[in-house]
Amino acid sequence: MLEKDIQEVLITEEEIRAKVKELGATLTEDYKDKYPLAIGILKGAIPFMGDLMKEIDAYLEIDFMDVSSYGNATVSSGEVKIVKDLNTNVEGRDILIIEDIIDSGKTLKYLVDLFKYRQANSIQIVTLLDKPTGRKVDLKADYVGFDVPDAFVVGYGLDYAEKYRNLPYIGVLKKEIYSF
Ligand SMILES: O=P(O)(O)OC[C@H]1O[C@H](OP(=O)(O)OP(=O)(O)O)[C@H](O)[C@@H]1O
Ligand SMILES: Nc1nc2[nH]cnc2c(=O)[nH]1
Ligand SMILES: [Mg+2]
Repeated sequence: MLEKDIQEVLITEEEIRAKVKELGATLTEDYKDKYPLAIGILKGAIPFMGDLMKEIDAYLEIDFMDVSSYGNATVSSGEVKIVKDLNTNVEGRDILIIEDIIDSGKTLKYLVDLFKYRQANSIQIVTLLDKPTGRKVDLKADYVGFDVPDAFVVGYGLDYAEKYRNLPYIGVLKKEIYSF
């Protein structure tokens, strides 16, 4: 049903699964002596966070923050809004920010500055996808699954106008679906 709207699959379900296992093993090693707080950024990070946390064998806690700067558009408004804040105090904590994608970098820059201000002990960024060509601010992730080309991608948490988050792979929609 959704597949008819897809022009090209960029990253398959199997490739995502293998990468999530690999990232989980690395994070297990890096965080085995810590009590990290993984912060999933809603809504896009939901599938990645759900799969990744099961691969991290450490005393992990989770929380979520909902920030939004895109609305229904495919270009960042540049204004990051907090829709839902954390329930956890991050002071002194070792934080892992879990994201689906870094594009302009504005969402993560805002969050890193916020968690620094709130006096986290350490802040590391884990992102499934990185789109280096989209970058508008200086920001690098510490753990990256895949680089993606300069296209608006959907699936595995990533939406177009709130749809397609439930696709199990990452792809690009047919031109006629996008209204830009
Ligand atoms: O690097 P940036 O240009 O800031 O873009 C990345 C952000 O954009 C998307 O979120 P969005 O604001 O669309 O919210 P959503 O996760 O609910 O779709 C994505 O999940 C990242 O959080
Ligand atoms: N769905 C989706 N959301 C984004 N937010 C920032 N870049 C993207 C993208 O390529 N796809
Ligand atoms: Mg979105």
